[in-house]
Amino acid sequence: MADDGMLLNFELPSDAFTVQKTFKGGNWKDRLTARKSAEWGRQKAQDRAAAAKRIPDFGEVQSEEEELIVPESRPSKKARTGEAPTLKHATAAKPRIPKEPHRGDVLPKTSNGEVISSLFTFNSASTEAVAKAVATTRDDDDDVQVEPSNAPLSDELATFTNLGLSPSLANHLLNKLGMKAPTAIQRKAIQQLCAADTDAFIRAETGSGKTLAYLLPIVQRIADISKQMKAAGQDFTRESGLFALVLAPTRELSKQISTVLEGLLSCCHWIVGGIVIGGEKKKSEKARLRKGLNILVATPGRLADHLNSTEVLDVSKVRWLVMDEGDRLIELGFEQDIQKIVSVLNLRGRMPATVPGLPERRTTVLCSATIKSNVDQLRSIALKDPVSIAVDPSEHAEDGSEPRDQAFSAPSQLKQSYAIVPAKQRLVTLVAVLKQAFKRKGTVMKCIVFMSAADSVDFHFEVLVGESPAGDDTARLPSTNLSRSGKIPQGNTIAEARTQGVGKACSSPENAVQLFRLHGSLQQLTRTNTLKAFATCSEPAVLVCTDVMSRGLDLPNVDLVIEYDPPASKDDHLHRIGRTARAGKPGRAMIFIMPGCEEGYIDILKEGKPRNLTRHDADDLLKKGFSPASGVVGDHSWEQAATDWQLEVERWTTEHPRHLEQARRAYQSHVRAYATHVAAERKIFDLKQLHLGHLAKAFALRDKPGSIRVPGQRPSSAAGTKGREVRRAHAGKGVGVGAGAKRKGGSAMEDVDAGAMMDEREGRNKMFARVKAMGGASEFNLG
Ligand SMILES: Nc1ncnc2c1ncn2[C@@H]1O[C@H](COP(=O)(O)OP(=O)(O)OP(=O)(O)O)[C@@H](O)[C@H]1O
Repeated sequence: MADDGMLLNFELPSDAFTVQKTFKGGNWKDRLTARKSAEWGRQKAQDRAAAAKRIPDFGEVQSEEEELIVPESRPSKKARTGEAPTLKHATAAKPRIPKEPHRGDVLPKTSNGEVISSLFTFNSASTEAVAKAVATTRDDDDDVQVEPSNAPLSDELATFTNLGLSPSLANHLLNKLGMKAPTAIQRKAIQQLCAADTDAFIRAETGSGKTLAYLLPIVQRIADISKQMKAAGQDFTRESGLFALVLAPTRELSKQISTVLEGLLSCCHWIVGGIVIGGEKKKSEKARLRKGLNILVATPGRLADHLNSTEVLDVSKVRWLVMDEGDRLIELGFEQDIQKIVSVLNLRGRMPATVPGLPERRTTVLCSATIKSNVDQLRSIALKDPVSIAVDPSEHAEDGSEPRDQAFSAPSQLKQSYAIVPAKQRLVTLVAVLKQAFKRKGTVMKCIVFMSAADSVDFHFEVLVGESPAGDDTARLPSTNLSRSGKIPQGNTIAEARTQGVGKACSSPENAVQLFRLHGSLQQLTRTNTLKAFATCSEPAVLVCTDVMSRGLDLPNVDLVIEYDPPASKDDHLHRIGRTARAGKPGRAMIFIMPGCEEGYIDILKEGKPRNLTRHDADDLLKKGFSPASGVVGDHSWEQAATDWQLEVERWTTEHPRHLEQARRAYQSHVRAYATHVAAERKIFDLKQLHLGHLAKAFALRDKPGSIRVPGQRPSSAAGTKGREVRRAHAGKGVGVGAGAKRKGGSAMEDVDAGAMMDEREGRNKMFARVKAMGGASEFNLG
């Protein structure tokens, strides 16, 4: 049945079910084949109609023929001037843009087979009827204020000195870093790790200060060792020994941890920290290691590499090993590197150490907001009888509400919402949400939009910026699209260079919004510069990115996170939305959900018992985003404005080959990524239920799904893609992106290798294998 559905959706000519062709020419075989084909088409149409009636989740399912609406005459094209076409994002109605046809209008197709469907008709209906009736869309501002769960403690006794930190370190935190009191997880972790040498898990919400929760006790304990050495008449120097190792999955996160460490060590300058993450010449890293370091932050691949080849790296005195984002380290396949590191530490750690005050045994700490099942792998490799350091949820249930589930909870003050958006309206609704967010200056400072694939990020960036960087694929760049420094990194292609521009689609006359894009396929230098530019941008800014940005990164002033594409797992969801509402600050997060089976995700959102969970409907969002400021009640001009905008983007896409290819790539990568959800969530994100025709509209495509081809990618009909993705998803039994098995070869892996796969999630296995082959120097790209 499923395959039948796919064939119907993608393979057949659009008139297969309506037009009875008469074949006069050819031999009897041709005529027989033609007749059978026509009969088969009719049969399938009947099957499909019957199947549609059996899918209550999707409400009334219309036939493909009904929902495709073609204007009587194509919108007139702009005169070609030789200039790159630009996307004006105009909201005023233009005479050349056709009015929305009425529901049920069936008009002749254009000669080139393009189809333009209406934004507002034949959309799937929400299945959450009851919830809709009860929870009407509210403004987030109406929500109750909630006590933040990840803020520093207000208890007078909760001071850093009371936890065992020296007055000088506590003063430094207060005076130099502006931290008066510890957070709840810091209180627990500092007390535990300062007093005992047992292995530990640290699990607490995103933005709750876990980095300092493990760094502070380590710095304090090493400061104590230095005191004892001094008392014993020995000098403590950078050559006294490497006492602590911190591992993190990405270079960005490692750099961030190293920066926090440097900030701490400026009050005890005799303790020296360092970092090895690759990307630099190994020679200079070796030179740094030779000089001696007391605390080292590293990515696992690079450290394992140095343990192999850098003799001066003496790990015999390492007494603290921290694995930050421990679950992600396993997800990304660093298990073997970690195994190697731990066995070297075990072997060399047996050598007698002559450092006064050095603990007998090594303490291993695992840290993440979502450490759960896959930690077993790390437990068996590196941990012995670990204690769990977590914040008791009841500590935050002062209002009498039930304690929230520790396994899956976001900061309590984070205002979460979901938007029920039909496939066709996704793009235009995203723009409406951004327009509304940045309507007034100062409401939202920074926003992160998560997408599932690098190609999709690139396409949406171009649409939101609204201008082509290069007419006819030449290298001309309009000055408005240069980076703020006005420079394009040398040696990069245009696509590589342009990671920043003015987001015209979401800017208002009073509020210009800077737009950035980031994903794992960009060059290292571009990534570093873009991240820095977004973090330091003093104007309102939107970052469109993949999950490469979802873990651990602490970017200032992010007040809104939009999950435009669903996360691959609920852990990923938690980390994504955790980029806002950090350290007690407020924040908002919105996830786009399509009507139908995707609405099952609302139950997953509710698992975290969010104190604020609001429902939005696409129409309301579109109305807010596209209504003119002077709009009157009952005015429907927003519908026309949204339609105009959509048609403008479609024309911009179809009229320029580069944009068209980019849109097609984005669409294909999106569909591929859709197949990588964890097994437990595959019923919710069911590829078989995805309406590819409607989805194509969200990529501003007028192609029929079956005819979407991308040069350089494996030639495949959408039906083939869909079938293959379904098989791939099922081949990886129980794993999507969130677990290890699918990453370790087998049929799923072979399938990934077979295609020119630029989709980030699925490509990670492949990339990992590649970087390992290159000497493990590029963990950074694995995101
Ligand atoms: N005691 C404190 N007082 C005030 N701010 C703090 C305190 N501890 C940490 N912070 C700030 O809180 C923010 C989040 O810290 P951190 O990045 O360590 O969180 P995290 O729990 O590791 O988050 P994630 O799970 O997303 O990695 C940082 O900006 C940090 O400077």
